[in-house]
Amino acid sequence: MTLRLGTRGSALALAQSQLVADSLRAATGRDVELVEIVTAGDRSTAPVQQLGVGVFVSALRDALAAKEIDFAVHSYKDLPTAQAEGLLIAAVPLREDPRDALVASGGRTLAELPPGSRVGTGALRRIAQLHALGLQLEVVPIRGNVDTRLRKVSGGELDAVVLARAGIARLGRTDEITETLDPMLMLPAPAQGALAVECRIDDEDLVELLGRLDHAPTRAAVTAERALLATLEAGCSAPVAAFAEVAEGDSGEEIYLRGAVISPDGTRDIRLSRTGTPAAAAEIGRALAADLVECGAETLLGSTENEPHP
Ligand SMILES: NCc1[nH]cc(CCC(=O)O)c1CC(=O)O
Repeated sequence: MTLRLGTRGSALALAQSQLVADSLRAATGRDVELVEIVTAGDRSTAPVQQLGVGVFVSALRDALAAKEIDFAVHSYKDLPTAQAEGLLIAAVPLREDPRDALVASGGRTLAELPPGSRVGTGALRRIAQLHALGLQLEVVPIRGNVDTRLRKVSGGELDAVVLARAGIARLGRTDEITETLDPMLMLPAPAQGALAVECRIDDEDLVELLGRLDHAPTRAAVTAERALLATLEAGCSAPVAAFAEVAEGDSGEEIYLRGAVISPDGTRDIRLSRTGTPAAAAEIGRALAADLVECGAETLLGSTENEPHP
């Protein structure tokens, strides 16, 4: 029987779904058909901060619960931290490059942008970190799909935009990137570059099939990053960054988690890290969140809640 993969209709969602469909076919020999689901988020032009990112996800989850589709592929960083009832993340495939990328006119890097340059980005996390660089950049809030954002540079409306490298890569447009931003300067969003493959928890055969696409180090990294986010209860548009790397250490596999909470104007910037074993990924995320709170992160998170989005 052909498996039905529910997907949003954006170029990025289709590329991500196609990628998972192809690897599932290769790993299991099963046929997969893409079923397009239109979400309220796709229909609206309101800022994502007003809509709540949940709108992009809930239509897919409703279709799963109604058995109109068998599984769905999400950008993991767009998922709320609470797991949906009756559903399961059956696979977290190998992550794309999780870093952010700059696309600037004239092939320029961040350091080459003169003071007053207009740099577009939507995420509060990126806005805050751009301000924290102290380069006198004018940060312009933008939204829209990857293509729309890139066109603001090629059309001359903005000097540069900052986007997830993974999204650009999945659309085959990495040649337009002028600088891949070092996480030292721009720590990525929790789970950036990772996909979540979700199905019904009671669909046991499918849980097993999809599980073959799971990449354990990616799952451990994302688990740590999202545990940090969940503990800070920040929601996905808050200025919280987290990035975990899994590598072979002296005593087996080690996870190295970095986290940051930044005030929207960039004047307060708390960065900390922790290490441990991948098996303790969630604990490490929670512990680092507690460390950040200890250093005053809560006052930064609290202060953004009452301010209008810039
Ligand atoms: N919030 C939108 C979104 N969700 C996932 C990606 C890119 C792919 C990824 O981060 O996994 C993007 C675009 C962006 O942040 O530039």
